[in-house]
Amino acid sequence: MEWLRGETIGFGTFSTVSLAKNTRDSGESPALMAVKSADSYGVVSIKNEKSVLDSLGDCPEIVRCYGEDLTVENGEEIHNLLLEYASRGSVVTQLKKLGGEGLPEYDVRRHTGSVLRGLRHIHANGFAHCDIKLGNILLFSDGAVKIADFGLARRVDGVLTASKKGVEIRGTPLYMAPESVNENEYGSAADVWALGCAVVEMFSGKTAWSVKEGSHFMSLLIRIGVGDELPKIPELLSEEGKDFLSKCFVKDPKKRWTAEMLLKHSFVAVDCEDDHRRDEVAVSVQVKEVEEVTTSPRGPFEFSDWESFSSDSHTALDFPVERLGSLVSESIPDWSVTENWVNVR
Ligand SMILES: Nc1ncnc2c1ncn2[C@@H]1O[C@H](COP(=O)(O)OP(=O)(O)OP(=O)(O)O)[C@@H](O)[C@H]1O
Repeated sequence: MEWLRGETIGFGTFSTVSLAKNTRDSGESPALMAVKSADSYGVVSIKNEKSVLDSLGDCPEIVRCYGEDLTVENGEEIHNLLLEYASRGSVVTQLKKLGGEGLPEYDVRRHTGSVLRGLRHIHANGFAHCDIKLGNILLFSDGAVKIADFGLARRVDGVLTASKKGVEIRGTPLYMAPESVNENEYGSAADVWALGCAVVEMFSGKTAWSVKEGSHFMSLLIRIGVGDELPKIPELLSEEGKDFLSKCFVKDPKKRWTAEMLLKHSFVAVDCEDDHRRDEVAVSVQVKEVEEVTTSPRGPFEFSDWESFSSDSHTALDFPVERLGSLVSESIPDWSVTENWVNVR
């Protein structure tokens, strides 16, 4: 494929995303694409994303990849991933336009339904996304909503044993699930917890955990991992929405609802009615016993092959407080805005 780099759309931790114009229309890729580019520091993430997207195949709720390309720019090798272009940006872009207000509940329901269908596909194929957040939910001109950024995604089929070594932070701390904080477990259930955090933020315009400006991120991790506190469910959300979130915010990952189960919840039924999607018509909010539903993976899985980019402690720490104590960092993030979070990988 031949293409030309256009204006920059945004920056990730290890990559830059720009517009890409297809200069030789082969019919297989559109005239306009997004290109995610990284130098040698970001190549691992780009290669991982390509490999996961290839394994996942086509899904209407997952951003499409048209291929990869190696270029030399200013004497430096650049790794490029050509992706479907989301002309309406991410949900973060959408929220910014509302100046701190959340989205109408109707939109939140539609977006949530789309993300759930994407997650169901990811989980059914034995992967976890590991970085579900508003910046990774992309909006397209035809109304489609898709999951992007598979740089941290991992294969999770395998044994259910968790690493006890140190603490691995993957993704954004505000979206971390209790089992990720306590046991380094990053499985499909952690994606569901993160989706719950995303739903709160979409609806309220505020992060699911309120944190004081200037506070250390370890105090947040202690709140997530230790004790009974849960993210605050917005009061103005409908009863259906509150019930939906109560199924996402279950501390025990084995008791948390799976993407497959949540797709049957009436909170996301709006998509089925309006778009005549292939999903079954949602049933009312009936609390099915979790044990009865076994379709998609919901338990935590160890990433046995994961090499963390984060500052790991290699001492075995068995208790959450001890484990969290190993996370002492000099950096104090600005807690008030999610985009200022530094991803520690
Ligand atoms: N296919 C795409 N179409 C349009 N915009 C995109 C596309 N992919 C990414 N972007 C935008 O580019 C920016 C950078 O995206 P990228 O996925 O590299 O990083 P990120 O998710 O913002 O951050 P991080 O890498 O730290 O998780 C984001 O603002 C995102 O919304």
